[in-house]
Amino acid sequence: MICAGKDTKTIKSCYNRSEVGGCSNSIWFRSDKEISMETLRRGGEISMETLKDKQFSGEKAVTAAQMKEIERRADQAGLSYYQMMENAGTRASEFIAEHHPIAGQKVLILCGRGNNGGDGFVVARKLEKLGARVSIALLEGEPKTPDSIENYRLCKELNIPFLSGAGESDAILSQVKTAEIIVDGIFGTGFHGILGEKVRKVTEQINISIASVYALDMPSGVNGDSGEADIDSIRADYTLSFHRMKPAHTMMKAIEYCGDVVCLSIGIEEVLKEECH
Ligand SMILES: NC(=O)C1=CN([C@@H]2O[C@H](COP(=O)(O)OP(=O)(O)OC[C@H]3O[C@@H](n4cnc5c(N)ncnc54)[C@H](OP(=O)(O)O)[C@@H]3O)[C@@H](O)[C@H]2O)[C@H](O)CC1
Ligand SMILES: [K+]
Repeated sequence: MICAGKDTKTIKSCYNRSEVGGCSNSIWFRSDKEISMETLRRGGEISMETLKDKQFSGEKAVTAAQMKEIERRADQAGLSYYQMMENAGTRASEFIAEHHPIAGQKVLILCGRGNNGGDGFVVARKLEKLGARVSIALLEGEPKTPDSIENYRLCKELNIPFLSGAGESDAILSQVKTAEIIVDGIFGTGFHGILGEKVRKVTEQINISIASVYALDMPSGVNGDSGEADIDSIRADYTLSFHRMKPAHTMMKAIEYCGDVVCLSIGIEEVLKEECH
């Protein structure tokens, strides 16, 4: 396990999950808690120290194209795309469960149509198993990638309740208001442009909600490569980045949406003999 910046003052804490029995090679670049929970998420000032943290930790960030290539090589080396999604959702749910008493908690998982949504379905399955009261909102309609379709099917098999962005927007908004934990699997590294109006209504509500917000890979609305962020991008308490940091996690224009950025291993370094960061 290599822990980048462990001896660097600008990284305030660096969390090695292997030490607490989780997956190996997970790095936690944690900004000041008060700043991330209250100020960053609600769009206030960002301290220079926080910026330095993020800039340092992003030295080895990978772009969406580089990530796709890494995934392709991992798949060829025997770690299937399906397994990478399973690992991503599993690691994310473990991280969330380490931060909350999960049993009985009201959890809303927002899923888009791509693989980011697929990760969201895996998180839904795992948190449901831990006793959470999970609902899933399909904000962009039914999933369209093979692995997310399969995980959608598994969630249906478990009778996890679904809400559709098409006809149940009011129900989704009211769930956002009462959820204790929100997981953002709307868009990940595949996002470009700006948020559509229906999704924007939901993200606006999330950004004034009392829930703890976990973004999978990227806060939805932020372009992972350029850091360009829709003004109503999700303001996460934590962004759980898979395998490596992404460039936006290090950029001033995007970090106010990211909260604390955590890099979670999804098993790639084991098949490609790489480190997580
Ligand atoms: N190793 C890994 O990092 C792994 C990553 N995983 C997860 O997969 C996502 C990337 O998945 P991908 O399917 O490529 O992309 P997204 O899920 O982020 O979203 C793609 C869909 O979103 C549409 N889109 C894009 N921008 C907009 C917009 N402004 N409004 C509406 N819809 C939008 C896009 O449409 P296109 O027309 O562009 O095709 C797609 O439909 C990664 O972030 C990880 O979370 C794997 O699960 C595991 C390995
Ligand atoms: K996301």
